[in-house]
Amino acid sequence: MELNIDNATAIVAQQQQELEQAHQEQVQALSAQPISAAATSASAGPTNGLSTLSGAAAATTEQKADRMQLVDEEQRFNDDQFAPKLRDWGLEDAGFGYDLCAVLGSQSTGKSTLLNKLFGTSFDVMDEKQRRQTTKGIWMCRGLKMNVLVMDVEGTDGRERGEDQDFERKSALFSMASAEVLIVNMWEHQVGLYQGANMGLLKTVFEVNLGLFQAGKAKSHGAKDKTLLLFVIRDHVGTTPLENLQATIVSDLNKIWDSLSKPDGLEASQISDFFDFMFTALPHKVLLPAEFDKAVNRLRTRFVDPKDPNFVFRTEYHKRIPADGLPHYLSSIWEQVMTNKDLDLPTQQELLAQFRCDEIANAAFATFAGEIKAFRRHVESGTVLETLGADMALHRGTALAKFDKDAGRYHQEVYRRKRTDLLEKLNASLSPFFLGQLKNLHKHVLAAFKSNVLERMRNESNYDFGEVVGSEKERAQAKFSAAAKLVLLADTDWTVSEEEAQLEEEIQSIADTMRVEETKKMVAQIERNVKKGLAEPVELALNKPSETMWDAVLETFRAVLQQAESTYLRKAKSFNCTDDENTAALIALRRKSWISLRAKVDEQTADTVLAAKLRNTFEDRFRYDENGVPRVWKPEDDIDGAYQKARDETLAMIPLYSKIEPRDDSLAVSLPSTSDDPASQAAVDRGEEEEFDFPSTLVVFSEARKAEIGTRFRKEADALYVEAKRSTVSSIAQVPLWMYGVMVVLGWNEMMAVLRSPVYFAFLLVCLASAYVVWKLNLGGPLTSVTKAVGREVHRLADEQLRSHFSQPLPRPQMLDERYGSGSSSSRNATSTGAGGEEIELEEKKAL
Ligand SMILES: Nc1nc2c(ncn2[C@@H]2O[C@H](COP(=O)(O)OP(=O)(O)OP(=O)(O)O)[C@@H](O)[C@H]2O)c(=O)[nH]1
Repeated sequence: MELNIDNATAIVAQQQQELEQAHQEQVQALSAQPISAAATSASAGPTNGLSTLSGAAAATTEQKADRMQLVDEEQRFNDDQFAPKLRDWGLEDAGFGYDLCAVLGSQSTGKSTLLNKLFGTSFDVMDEKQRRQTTKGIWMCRGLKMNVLVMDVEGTDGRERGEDQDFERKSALFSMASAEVLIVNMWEHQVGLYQGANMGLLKTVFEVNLGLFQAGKAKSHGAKDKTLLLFVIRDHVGTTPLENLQATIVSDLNKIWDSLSKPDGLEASQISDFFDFMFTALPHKVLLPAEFDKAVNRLRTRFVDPKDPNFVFRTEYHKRIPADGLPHYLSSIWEQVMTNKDLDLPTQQELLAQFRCDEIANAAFATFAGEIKAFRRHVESGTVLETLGADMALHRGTALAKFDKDAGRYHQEVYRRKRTDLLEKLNASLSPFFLGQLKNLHKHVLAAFKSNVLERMRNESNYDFGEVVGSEKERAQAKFSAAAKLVLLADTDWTVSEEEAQLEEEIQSIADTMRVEETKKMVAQIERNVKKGLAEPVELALNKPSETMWDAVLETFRAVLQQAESTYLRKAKSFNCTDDENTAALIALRRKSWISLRAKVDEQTADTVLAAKLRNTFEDRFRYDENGVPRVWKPEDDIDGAYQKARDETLAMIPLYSKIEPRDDSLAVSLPSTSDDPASQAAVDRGEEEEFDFPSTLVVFSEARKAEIGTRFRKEADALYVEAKRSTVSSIAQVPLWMYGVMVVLGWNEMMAVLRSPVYFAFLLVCLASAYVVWKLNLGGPLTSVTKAVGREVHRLADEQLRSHFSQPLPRPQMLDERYGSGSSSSRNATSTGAGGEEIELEEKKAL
């Protein structure tokens, strides 16, 4: 659909074709529509219907096109009416499919008559009786049923204008500049005359024409616009053959040409370089009307039949002004004529082309702007329009095609320039959509990249981070480039390389962030493994305090750390971590591993845990002998000595726990503190990292705590010592063996009594059987609790009874007297005087 600037040659060729085609269409239109049967029968011309216009003069006014005055008597160009009239005539959209001819000649030489007969126009014809000028100014009319614009020009050498040759020159120049075919009308008897044959006027026209060509040649590189001069000799009697008249005229014209003052570079030019000539003669209209009509009909074929060897509207004569630009073109030519400027046609054509190309471009752009409005909403909403590129190309192509179609006929250089301007304008309008689409695409691709990487990391159990990121990055970039290419229109200076670079940068930045996260995750996993790896061996080592306790711990630490580091380095390879990142991560890993170890050590040296360890150590030494057999203390044993030894040995263990200090120096661990490294210190200052002071981490607990632990342990050890002592006493306080012999001797009778008595024996058996059942069914516990509960209940009841019994009121005195006798009563009375008597009284009242 798009037309390229470079194919201007094709456009010119197309224009030629259009011109040819337009003429063909005219012929076909005329052939298809004969005006009247009478006219056809009167025709002596070709049988293709071209002669039908012989009756045009007789045709009704309605059939004829309206004429209009193009330039009035006051030399004013009728700007207002021309364009509408052109539209009325149906020629506005004719493009190059029209022709323009004008007539030139002395006044009242039958010009209007001839035009009306040739083209079916409606120009005024002079009234025979009055014999005065009828055509004033310049008139224009469309040929009947033909795409020919005919100009009837005011006659030269008129009585009315007298000496004033101004208008006839102007109108002649105007006709020459605009018409393809200029009919020069003259009486036969004027041939050979200078003024009568308008030779003076033609000389002026030729001179201006040369000036015109001089300017034109400079601009159009030697291109020549030829004009056809068709000499029509009226009232040809036939005495002098046409050839002779023609020779006279040609000779006169050559003479005029030779006498011209030619501009530089055209001194040697011939008249035939710029003009073609044709000659025809018409019989006397009044004396030989039939012959006159026949001759006119024959002449018409030259205007309407392209196959006619003398066809006048040949393509080379066409001025290449599209019909819609004609009003502006003719108006500006007239203005040039009026202002006496040189008729610089190429300039005029350029001006016209600029004017029209602007108009056409604006119209095409307005339609285009309306069509692309819809894109804005989509692009601004963040959507990626799949078809945006194709749609933009389509709308731009449509606008350009419209412009090419209408403006391609105008001045090629201007057309190309204006086309470039339009293309730039179209591209500028589409550019925001292109950029918006890229922005949206960028966003979508980034989001897709991130989610794809995360999804693969979630779904693939053994993923290689580097591979996942690499392949997804490649995919995202390929997707972006492919989609960006779709919106990248030809004939623009748009590029996507910047956006591609930016996308790559952002993908890399996301990948880096993800890698940092992933590294953190990996390091956390490694740290967990370190913790796990340290836990048991460290616990075991610390449970057995010894001089080499820390050697075992640090050996384990080294092994675990080595394992962790190699795991990190192996995984870091697939993460594409930089050396700096690896170094920093390894430092962090060592620190964290050490902190984990310290945490485990702290856990194992917490007050209660350490106390238990010390107690165990003490007990191992105090309660068990060298063979690990528990000791049973006998009075003769040296409990004090054993206690002191075990206690002192255990106390000596406390300093071992207080500092991480291996016996073997090669096992000692040394890590850099944060204060050693400025970067780490800066991170600590920013609060991103915790302060790490390695030497301080070697101290497990302080001297004060050491003393406190020692004191606490001593107390526990003392308690164990006392316990041991007690166990010795209890073993001493045991029942001696002979007591059992005494018991058997003393209880022999009772035992025999039970064994011999069936009742007692049966009761004993029942008791034994019950005991067996209880033991067998493991009912000892429940039975004990039941017994206890019953005991408690009995105890409670007994308690209640006793309490209620002892809380009874004291008996009254007389009752006491009765119970204890009067002697005692008197004695009681003797002792209970004063307050005692009152108390009894109070008790009695309470009882009542
Ligand atoms: N003798 C003769 N008279 C003609 C011929 N054609 C037209 N006339 C007559 O000449 C007179 C003038 O004709 P117009 O057609 O008005 O002539 P014109 O050249 O258009 O006149 P202006 O427009 O006034 O310059 C009319 O009366 C016509 O009838 C012709 O071929 N021979």
